[in-house]
Amino acid sequence: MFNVVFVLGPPGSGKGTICSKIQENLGYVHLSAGDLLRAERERAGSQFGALIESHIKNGSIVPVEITCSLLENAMNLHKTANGFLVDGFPRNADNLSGWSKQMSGKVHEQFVLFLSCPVDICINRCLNRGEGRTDDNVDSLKKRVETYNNQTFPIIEHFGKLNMVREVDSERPVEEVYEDVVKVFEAANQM
Ligand SMILES: Nc1ncnc2c1ncn2[C@@H]1O[C@H](COP(=O)(O)OP(=O)(O)OP(=O)(O)O)[C@@H](O)[C@H]1O
Ligand SMILES: Nc1ccn([C@H]2C[C@H](O)[C@@H](COP(=O)(O)O)O2)c(=O)n1
Ligand SMILES: [Mg+2]
Repeated sequence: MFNVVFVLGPPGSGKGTICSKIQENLGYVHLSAGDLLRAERERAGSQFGALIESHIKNGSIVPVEITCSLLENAMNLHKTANGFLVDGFPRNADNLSGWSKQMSGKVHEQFVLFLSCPVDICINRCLNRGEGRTDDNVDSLKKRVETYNNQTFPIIEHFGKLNMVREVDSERPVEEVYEDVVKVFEAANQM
């Protein structure tokens, strides 16, 4: 049974940054759905490269069958891990239903870490990220924010109704955000 923490929030809210710190210090394995998709896009012989790139540039969501398989394959490479930080997933209803269909009985969903941050700040962070991403531009970000507002935030609300969401304000400096995130994990794991 894989222990899973979903990490959600607007583009640029700091999901990858915080997940890296959790992985370093708390024994969870960080799986970024976006990173896995970008790797698959680049993989020689991938049949999904063009499809993935079109979704990434358009700020839309890749069919769950592709993303969920990439996630499960990655988890199977770390069978002894204490848990997994599933970063940027589930991002819409298709992700959620496809995950339930494929992963039911294989995972324990511990909680959802929701990094909340004003969109204007998030956009500026992405525009200044400097990682050469094909979606860190005004046009793609506009679409990504629209996708977040219309498709992803309802997923956060869904988990909220199940009392599974742990919100942390990520508008603050990284170290302050991380301090509060550690408290969330300590409470969840009674460390
Ligand atoms: N608390 C913070 N304060 C200031 N800058 C931050 C903070 N957290 C992250 N950043 C910076 O903002 C940018 C985006 O962070 P990150 O890539 O972690 O966001 P993300 O939520 O994973 O975004 P995406 O969904 O686009 O992958 C990075 O350049 C990162 O260094
Ligand atoms: N569940 C997911 C996660 C990501 N993607 C695609 C679309 C996103 O805009 C892009 C980048 O993700 P990020 O690195 O910003 O988390 O990857 C998706 O289709 N489905
Ligand atoms: Mg990220």
